[in-house]
Amino acid sequence: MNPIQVGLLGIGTVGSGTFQVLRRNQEEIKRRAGRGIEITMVADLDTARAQAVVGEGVQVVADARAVIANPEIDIVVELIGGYGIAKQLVLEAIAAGKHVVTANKALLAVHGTEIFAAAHAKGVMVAFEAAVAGGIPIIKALREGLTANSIQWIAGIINGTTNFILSEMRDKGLDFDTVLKEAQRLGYAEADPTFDIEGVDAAHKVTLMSAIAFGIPVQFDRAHIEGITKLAAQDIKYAEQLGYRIKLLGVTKRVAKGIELRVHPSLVPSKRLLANVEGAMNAVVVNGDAVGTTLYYGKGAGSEPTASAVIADLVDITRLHTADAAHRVPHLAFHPDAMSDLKVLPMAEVVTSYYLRLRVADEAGVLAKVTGLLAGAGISIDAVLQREADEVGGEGSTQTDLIILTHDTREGTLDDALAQLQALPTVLAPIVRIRKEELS
Ligand SMILES: NC(=O)C1=CN([C@@H]2O[C@H](COP(=O)(O)OP(=O)(O)OC[C@H]3O[C@@H](n4cnc5c(N)ncnc54)[C@H](O)[C@@H]3O)[C@@H](O)[C@H]2O)C=CC1
Ligand SMILES: N[C@@H](CC=O)C(=O)O
Repeated sequence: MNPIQVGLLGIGTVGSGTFQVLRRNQEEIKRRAGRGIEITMVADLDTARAQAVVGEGVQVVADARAVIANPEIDIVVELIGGYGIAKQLVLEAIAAGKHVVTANKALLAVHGTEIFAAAHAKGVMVAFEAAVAGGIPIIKALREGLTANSIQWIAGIINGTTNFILSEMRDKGLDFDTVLKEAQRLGYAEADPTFDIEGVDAAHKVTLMSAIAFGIPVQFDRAHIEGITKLAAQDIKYAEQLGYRIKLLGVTKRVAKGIELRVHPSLVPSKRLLANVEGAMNAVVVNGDAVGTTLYYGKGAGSEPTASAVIADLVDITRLHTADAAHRVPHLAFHPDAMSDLKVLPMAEVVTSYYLRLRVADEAGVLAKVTGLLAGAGISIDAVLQREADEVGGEGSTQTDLIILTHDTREGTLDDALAQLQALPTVLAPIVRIRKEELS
């Protein structure tokens, strides 16, 4: 049988990895897919660089639409990124009856409903294993491996850039900007790195996992998003003293009232595997009612790890494209007419525990006032740590830090209590609040 023909749109970090791995492992991949898979046409704005990557024998063009228009191409791989031209190209490829593979989590998290509906109507596949956690086959695990389960929650380190930044800052004492530049040099960061550091990229990924896990539409606009740019070094230090590490987590949970969908820095107990995931590595913990807790760990970014996931999708499509569309695995795991209308909850309804840091006047009665106010709001305290004033503000300091860990609390209740605490004259700076996930 002739090889299946693939057209690549964009041959940057992930595209070049995809080309190289496919070529290097072509024989083994063919034995698995039952048919050869060949990239025969590539579109990139930088045609000279693209031609240098693929060599002679592969047609390189600047116009991505020429790839879509080529009747020989069976599968279009979109590796350009972003919501602009990439969206148009993916929709045009679907309209032309091509199967699509993409690593573009931003596109699917924001426009997934439209794209999956178009693919369903046309009977083509849109595969996106590389869009979440790079080389880790988490989409396959959620959509197929765990299909027996009622998924209860997912929590993951799903942005390599921010995990790399947090690890390097803690271990090597490097500053934020230096480490971010290194993450960009290594090809981990998005074209716009604010997507990484402000938690947007992780929110794209957890939105996709949430849809697959709970059978709800992709709802990026309902996700709560906080990044790592406001994290202070002393909170990382205090967290360590209390037996925790701070990680940027994507969390989605099924609770009585609906679905939690959130990205924010979180304290994770140091003894948990997730707390020990370092550098650009990713890890996703999934809890299902039948299987219990499972963990998926691996490289979440970079050229060949991400290519590994792109090629897995190419093999899946090669195996399945002749099957009746109704017998393929649904894009979002659940059949489109069997989606759930569970609501994504506002943050005020989220229940979790918290780390609070209050910069207070170092005088008698302050601790009692603060804990009394929390108790009055029904917020139960798990631990309190008070630093020596000298340690916090230098010798003779009249200020100190009060660190409080709470038990589970409704976020809306905590917000009200924090507003009252902030108004106390003895509270001298904005209160720091970081959520805490026990992951058990
Ligand atoms: N870099 C990584 O580690 C990972 C990236 N991704 C996703 O993979 C996608 C690609 O990312 P990278 O390879 O890192 O990006 P990149 O910036 O390295 O490559 C993008 C390529 O697309 C080309 N391009 C831009 N506009 C074009 C157009 N109109 N027509 C044809 N070519 C065009 C650029 O010249 C460039 O070569 C993005 O959606 C990204 O979010 C997903 C997982 C990991
Ligand atoms: N910028 C992303 C790349 C992979 O999705 C990350 O840092 O994880």
